[in-house]
Amino acid sequence: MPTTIPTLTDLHARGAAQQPTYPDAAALEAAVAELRQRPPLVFAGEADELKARIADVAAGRAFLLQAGDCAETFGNVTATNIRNSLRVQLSMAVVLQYASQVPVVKVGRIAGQYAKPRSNDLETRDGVTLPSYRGDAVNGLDFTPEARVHDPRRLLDVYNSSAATLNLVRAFVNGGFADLRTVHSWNADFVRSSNVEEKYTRLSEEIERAMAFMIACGVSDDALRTVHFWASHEALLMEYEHALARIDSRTGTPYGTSGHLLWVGERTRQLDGAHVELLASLRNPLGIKMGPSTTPADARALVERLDPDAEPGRLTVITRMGAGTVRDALPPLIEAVEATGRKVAWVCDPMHGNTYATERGYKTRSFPVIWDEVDGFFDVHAELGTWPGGVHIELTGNDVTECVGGVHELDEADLATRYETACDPRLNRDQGIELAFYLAERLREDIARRGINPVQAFEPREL
Ligand SMILES: O=C[C@H](O)[C@H](O)COP(=O)(O)O
Ligand SMILES: C=C(OP(=O)(O)O)C(=O)O
Ligand SMILES: [Mn+2]
Repeated sequence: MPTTIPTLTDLHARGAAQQPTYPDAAALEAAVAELRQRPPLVFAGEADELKARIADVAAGRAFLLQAGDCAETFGNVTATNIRNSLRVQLSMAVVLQYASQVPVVKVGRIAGQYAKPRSNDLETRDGVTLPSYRGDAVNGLDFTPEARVHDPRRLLDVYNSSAATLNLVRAFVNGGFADLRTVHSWNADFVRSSNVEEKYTRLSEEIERAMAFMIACGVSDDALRTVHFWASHEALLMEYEHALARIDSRTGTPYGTSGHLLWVGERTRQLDGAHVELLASLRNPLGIKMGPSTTPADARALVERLDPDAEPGRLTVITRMGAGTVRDALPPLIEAVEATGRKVAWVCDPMHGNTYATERGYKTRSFPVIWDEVDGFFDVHAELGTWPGGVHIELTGNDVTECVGGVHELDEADLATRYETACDPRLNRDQGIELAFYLAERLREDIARRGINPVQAFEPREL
């Protein structure tokens, strides 16, 4: 069990990948010193609770829905934006939970997802070359030399924006906004106003009846009114994550207090790298992204390094293989991890392996291809007898046009209409709910095929 946090100097000595290059060392020191004084954003006990929920996912007793922006921006910390994001995620969770009858653990890419690893350090437009945008945590999106300077004071803005976001999320989920009856009414609106298949309308009507049944049974108002919703982000920036790594007063052990679940990205998961070293020292539930270049030996070494005690709920492995690759590349990784005796939560990110640029230069993803990767992920787990634990999706609750396909059949020409992402293309609200209907159906079939009876298999838990 970890007991100490490595020093920032030790971490940098490992040549941390994807870090900002700050021109002003004194400004950086001042920002970090201030951050170290700030209270934690989450409580270690909450991270423990999430770990227990993820242990359910790993054991095949729950499904993880992890979703949100590719890159949060300071400008989007508004009530409307946060409400819309929560709304689509809760809508998706209800559809999934009803149709599959599997408890859904809800984790947002939210309240900290402000730093981005990039393929290139530089961006060129019309012959002008500037540093790439690395997320609002590091620099500004505007294509000007001033905006693109790496500014350490932004780390304090990340803290403040995350605190404001978490505050509203907590108020929403505890204050009645997440009431099952309200969430259901949003889904009912979706099926009424969209041209979806008849079976989805039927599903929505069934949910209505199920709720009426629960109310008639006397299910408590509290159970209908509140949900748990957790915050997660990629732990990318050493200075920020280190400043918020704290010793938990209850146990005397280190936790990352910038979010409940922290993950290491595809570009920063080097076994001896700074990111793995820092996360190994924290007791939070952790995610590891794995792309198609991951070897079974890499997978094995990473899970052993980040989870030496084989602790239930510690690890979520988020695979992002690409639709054309998942069926071949995923089985050896699952076998390698299973051979260590660990039960991890296997989660499919069908976004990052399926990005392409249109002729007009928009980064996009196609809904049918996204679905194909999820379907392939389910196929592989069905074949191996392992549990398809969840999905990891980039989405927004707004009506953007960033991914093609889906219920409104967006095509490449539509992308210009409302292309708002600061980094990768996200599913919009209707595409998100549509994905939930697809997932629900696939999960329901799988559960039936595995002979699982939800009434006996799943524990009633406060979710
Ligand atoms: O969100 C993930 C990465 O930061 C993103 O996909 C990188 O995109 P890029 O290849 O445009 O740098
Ligand atoms: C950077 C991301 O993904 P990956 O590390 O899988 O490329 C992301 O999730 O936005
Ligand atoms: Mn992304």
